[in-house]
Amino acid sequence: MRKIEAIIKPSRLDEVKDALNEIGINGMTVSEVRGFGRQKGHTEIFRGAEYQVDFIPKIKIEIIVERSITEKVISVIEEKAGTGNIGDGKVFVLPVEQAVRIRTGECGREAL
Ligand SMILES: Nc1ncnc2c1ncn2[C@@H]1O[C@H](COP(=O)(O)OP(=O)(O)OP(=O)(O)O)[C@@H](O)[C@H]1O
Ligand SMILES: [Mg+2]
Repeated sequence: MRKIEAIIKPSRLDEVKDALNEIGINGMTVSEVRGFGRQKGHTEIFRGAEYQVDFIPKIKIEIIVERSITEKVISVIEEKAGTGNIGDGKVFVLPVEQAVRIRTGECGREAL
């Protein structure tokens, strides 16, 4: 299993979520986060306003998937989160040791 962690623009969340539902993703965790990339200190547009602060509001999506669909999920996120502008975000992929569905005790891929 892999964990896909995507930092995206808040305005792209609904489209990304719908597209991930369409390819059969059953669960995800979403958080409001703040961060910066390589333009640190420079302006970025968020909801029509220019931000000149160091940390810009972003959404973090965390999804645990079977290894075999990792590339598919990444390409859906790239397609739906991308606007072509700076600050579109990043995708990080990490190995995952175990998953457990607490209600049933199912483990591994059965728990996803
Ligand atoms: N190396 C990193 N480690 C952790 N989080 C990061 C890293 N780079 C970017 N992020 C997160 O992703 C968000 C979006 O980054 P961003 O898309 O601006 O990256 P970038 O490298 O500046 O690319 P671009 O030139 O397209 O803007 C940041 O606000 C931050 O939350
Ligand atoms: Mg940037």
